[in-house]
Amino acid sequence: MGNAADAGDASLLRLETRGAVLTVGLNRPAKRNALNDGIILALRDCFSAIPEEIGAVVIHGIGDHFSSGLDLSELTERDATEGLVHSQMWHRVFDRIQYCRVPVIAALKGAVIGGGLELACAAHIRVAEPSAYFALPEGQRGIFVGGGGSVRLPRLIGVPRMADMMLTGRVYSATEGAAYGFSQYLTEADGALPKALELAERVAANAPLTNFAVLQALPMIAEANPQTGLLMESLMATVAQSDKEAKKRIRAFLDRKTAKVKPT
Ligand SMILES: COc1cc(/C=C/C(=O)SCCNC(=O)CCNC(=O)[C@H](O)C(C)(C)COP(=O)(O)OP(=O)(O)OC[C@H]2O[C@@H](n3cnc4c(N)ncnc43)[C@H](O)[C@@H]2OP(=O)(O)O)ccc1O
Repeated sequence: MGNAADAGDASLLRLETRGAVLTVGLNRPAKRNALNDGIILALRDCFSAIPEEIGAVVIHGIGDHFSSGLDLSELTERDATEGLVHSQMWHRVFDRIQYCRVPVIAALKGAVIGGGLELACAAHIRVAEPSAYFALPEGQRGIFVGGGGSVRLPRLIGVPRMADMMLTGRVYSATEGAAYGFSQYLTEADGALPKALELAERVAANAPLTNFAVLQALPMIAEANPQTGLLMESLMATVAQSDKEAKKRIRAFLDRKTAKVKPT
């Protein structure tokens, strides 16, 4: 089993840089992008070294699917102690994604199953096309989610729906995923990656401190008691507005040198 000292298999990710956007393609299409140790550790390596010039990341699947989840062939010989180490390794890697310096957008198509769904949960924005379908077949395999899904997914869709997914193993459609709050965007056919790239360019152009506040402070503020949350909000707002980048952007608006807010 992969451990902290191992390097990931870089060939299992296809990395491309377009301007300030890094695209990370899960590159194991023959296995429907099943997540083995090599790919998980490659994600760790990738998200540990996001280059300075990158302002957003798009993660997607090469081939017809996002990911079929945990590579089940790695599970057959694992004992309980190894299982705990493995699950905690996934937690650390997916935390790196959730607490990434820059926004991470998941472009979803085809199977988004089990650990693949858990990976998508660690992203900040999920964009799905109609072919995307979501399932947690862990119950059918006699296991439980191990990649942070029981923490992240109920915060998106609620405990009752997650319990339904886990108990029934039912496949949820892309439409249901959007209706239940999992995906923020539902596109036309083949539209997930283009839409994710468009959104990535947009968020990469934000002031870095705004993105920092949204990624790092907002989740904590939302979970804090109201008094603590309001104080944290005031502190974050004060830091952001004091930054020279905010002054520059506000001045540009007042001088009519930047776009107005208009419906797109
Ligand atoms: C417990 O501690 C954990 C757990 C976890 C996370 C757990 C999970 O993710 S559970 C969910 C596991 N995933 C599945 O059960 C899905 C299985 N796959 C499928 O149902 C289908 O393959 C498909 C995704 C619907 C695609 O179907 P199709 O296009 O017809 O392709 P196939 O012919 O079925 O597959 C092609 C090829 O890929 C292999 N493969 C597909 N999925 C997996 C997989 N998940 N693991 C291993 N291999 C897979 C399939 O066997 C075929 O191989 P061939 O050699 O026969 O070509 C997390 C962390 C913990 O600690």
